Amino acid sequence: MASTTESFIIKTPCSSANIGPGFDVIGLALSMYLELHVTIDRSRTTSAHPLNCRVTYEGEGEAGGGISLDPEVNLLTRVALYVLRCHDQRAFPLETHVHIKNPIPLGRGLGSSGAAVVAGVFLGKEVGGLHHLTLDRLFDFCLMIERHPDNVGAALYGGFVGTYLKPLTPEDVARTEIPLSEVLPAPAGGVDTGVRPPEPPHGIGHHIKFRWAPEIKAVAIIPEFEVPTAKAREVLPAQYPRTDVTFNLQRIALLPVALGQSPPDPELIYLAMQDRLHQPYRQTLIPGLTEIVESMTPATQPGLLGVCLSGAGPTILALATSNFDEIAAKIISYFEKQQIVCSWKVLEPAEGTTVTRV
Ligand SMILES: Nc1ncnc2c1ncn2[C@@H]1O[C@H](COP(=O)(O)OP(=O)(O)O)[C@@H](O)[C@H]1O
Ligand SMILES: N[C@@H](CCOP(=O)(O)O)C(=O)O
Repeated sequence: MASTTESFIIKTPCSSANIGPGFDVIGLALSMYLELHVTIDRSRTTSAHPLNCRVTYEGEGEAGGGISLDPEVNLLTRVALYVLRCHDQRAFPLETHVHIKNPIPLGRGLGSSGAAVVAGVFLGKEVGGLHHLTLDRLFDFCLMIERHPDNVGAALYGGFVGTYLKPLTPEDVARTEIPLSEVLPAPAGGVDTGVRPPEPPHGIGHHIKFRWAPEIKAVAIIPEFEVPTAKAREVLPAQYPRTDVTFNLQRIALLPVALGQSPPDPELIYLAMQDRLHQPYRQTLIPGLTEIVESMTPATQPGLLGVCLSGAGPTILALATSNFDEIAAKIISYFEKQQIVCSWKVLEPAEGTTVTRV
């Protein structure tokens, strides 16, 4: 007899966006994974849970971290509902249990929200049986929620990626129901009135994969305080001096080449990771940032290749080939001067999101 229970695991990597000069362009998937353990019990005919979905959570922010277990409010299930409702499915199948295991620290610049959005679109696809949705189409859905493609692109496709957006057609620009803001209005697609939410335009986001030299590891130094990405974007100016734009353009042309070369050239990578478009402004939210990026060099720190803010911060990402403990200790000592406690991890490039039947 066919089983009435279906189980699968969605595994999505964390990410580090920008890698210095690649603001809203470059992303790197890294080896720390959000997991969704999903069970659908089709023998059930009623559910005691809203929208037929029981959400449970363990991991970062578990105690008092503000992660909602209401499927219409939780970012992950809200995104899945958005995908479902675009396909005329109002709720999860009877009865769905989504257990979230999340080791990715929240609001630290390691792409926790990007991973939640990517895992959420996969969840919508899987529970809805929407097998026609390709990775590229799922990227469109992600971009309706996170408007910058770098961290979701890395979490979706994996590896070291360059991402770019195709300008919307005039017809799509005229679709006033499409939220051109950072996030979908909550709840996703508006209150469930039974009306289909706005579907994403086709082919918004694109990506290209770059080589990554196998010797290079990513040391993430994670301060204990949070910087919401939205807040870290508010401090950025609307316009930039031409010299600063040119400075970044020169470095972004180098970065993928420098990080793909084996053996890595520390001087080239150090130069290629400098930025003038976001890090100088985010210093106001991350005490010690400027001192760290200006004082840590391959000449003073053996094994170091370059250092930057991870995503919108406050995590610092040091790329290195050796001496990870010494490099982390040095960066932690700068934060200690500001009475900020940190943890740290050595991470490696990761593959993109996977779904495994169990
Ligand atoms: N696994 C998750 N489940 C539900 N919500 C999440 C999850 N991960 C992140 N979030 C939401 O995203 C917020 C952090 O997003 P953001 O400020 O963009 O920081 P980050 O740099 O970590 O992506 C969290 O406070 C939480 O509301
Ligand atoms: N390019 C974005 C990336 C934000 O990444 P996150 O991991 O901090 O959410 C930015 O720099 O704002």
